[in-house]
Amino acid sequence: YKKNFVRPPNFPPGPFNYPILGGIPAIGQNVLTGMNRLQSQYGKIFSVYMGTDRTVVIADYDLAKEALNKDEFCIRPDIKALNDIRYPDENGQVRGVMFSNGDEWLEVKRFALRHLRDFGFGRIGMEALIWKKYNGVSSFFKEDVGKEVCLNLKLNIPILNALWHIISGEKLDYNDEHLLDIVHKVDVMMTTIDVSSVINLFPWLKYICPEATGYSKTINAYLGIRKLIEQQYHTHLETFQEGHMRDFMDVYIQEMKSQNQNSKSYLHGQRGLENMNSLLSDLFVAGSDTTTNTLNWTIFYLAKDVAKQRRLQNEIDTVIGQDREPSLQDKPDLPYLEAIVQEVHRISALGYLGVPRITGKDTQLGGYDIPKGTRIFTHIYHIMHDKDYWTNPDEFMPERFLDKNGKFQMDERSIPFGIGKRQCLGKTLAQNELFLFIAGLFQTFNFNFPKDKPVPNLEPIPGFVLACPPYNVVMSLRVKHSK
Ligand code: HEM
Repeated sequence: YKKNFVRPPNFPPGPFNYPILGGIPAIGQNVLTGMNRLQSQYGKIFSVYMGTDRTVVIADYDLAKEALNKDEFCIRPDIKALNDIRYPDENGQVRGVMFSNGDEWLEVKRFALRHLRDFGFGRIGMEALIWKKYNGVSSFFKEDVGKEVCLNLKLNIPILNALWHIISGEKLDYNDEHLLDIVHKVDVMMTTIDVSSVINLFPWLKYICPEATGYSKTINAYLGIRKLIEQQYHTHLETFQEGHMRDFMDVYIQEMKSQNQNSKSYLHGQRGLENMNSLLSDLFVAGSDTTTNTLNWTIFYLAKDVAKQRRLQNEIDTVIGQDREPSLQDKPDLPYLEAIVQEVHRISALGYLGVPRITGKDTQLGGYDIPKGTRIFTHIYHIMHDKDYWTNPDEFMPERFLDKNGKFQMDERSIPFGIGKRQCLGKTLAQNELFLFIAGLFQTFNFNFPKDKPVPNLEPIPGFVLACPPYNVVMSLRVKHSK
């Protein structure tokens, strides 16, 4: 009772705790506006009971940097509602990379980072991938030219195709049923359950009303993705050739074979298979809606501000022209594009509360005592919208990331991918994909809101990420002109 309802001594302040509901009434229906309200009331660090979960919210850059670099803040909590699909052991520890911990997390993350680089995350692999993909993307979107269209879900298709290609080596047509099935399942996984969903706050509801809480729908989507992964695994096993690595799945199989005698490795045997399934599902969940929503927000902001869209297109025309496809080597010569990507990350703050962490031992932060087992949210949205630091934080101003000579300059307080050892595994992939996609799309098309209709005023939808609501645009092919 005490742990769940009574604030420990010298604990960060926060709203009243109701029985069972904790601080949920103070947050209200919209988690983002609720957390923003609590921040303005309680300041840099506050506490709120998410149902019965004692939670501290860090809403300050310096405190976040101090905390998230410490080992005791690098642990993920047990997300009971979604444990079932991550092969939990008797201690509630799960497989994969997103919610695993300790040596297992370290081994899986290191392995994934090292090898995903070879199949798309790194410079050369990524370019090859986008070269092949980009031709397809361009004609995929050309069919929409001149029409009033909503691109929200459509953008997910090339993004997931790229991810599937990196993992399985398969090149799917954008209209392939198999691909559309993956897109649908991932959409369900992403949109049905999030950190503030009732099932996450009260996981026991999965036994009482699995349908009404979205539990069954989410689990079925996960199991569907896992089935596809397992099918790929078996096909790869049959055609596997030592020393001839075709994709990430082959490299994983090779690693499992080489760990055959090493039962201490988390990539060994049955546990190795479970880690493969969980890791790849994690990549789908974490790697699709994040990138797609960033693209959606980018198109929205540039359709809203046509002068900025033209400035970007002029930069692309000058550096790349209209006849060749963009390359990652162009990055240093396209500072305005880089500034746009960074500004979209900042203003949209997709990972608005980070991925939850939990303290691994009693610790201190900001003059407060934080006991072991306290959940930690990083208020990434507030840190990137803090009025005390950012000028007009709610305005889309890519120029804030340019120095006086027009060169791109990073700001360490822009933290879309989190901070410390647990920061985003897909940072490089996301940044490279966004750069190449945005360059390619704006090189080929203009994006405008439909004439004679009011410009949409979009409020982000808080879920697993801060999603971009659907809106319509009209695309037109850019007139080709010589440099
Ligand atoms: C715009 C795109 C993206 C954004 C804004 C984003 C943001 C984030 C954030 C805020 C975290 C939590 C970090 C923390 O706890 O401090 C995270 C974790 C993670 N992200 Fe991303 N992400 C993006 C794209 C991707 C992609 C493309 C992938 C992979 C394909 C990916 C895979 C992951 C994984 C596996 C984790 C968990 C890492 C760990 O626990 O060690 N993300 N991401």
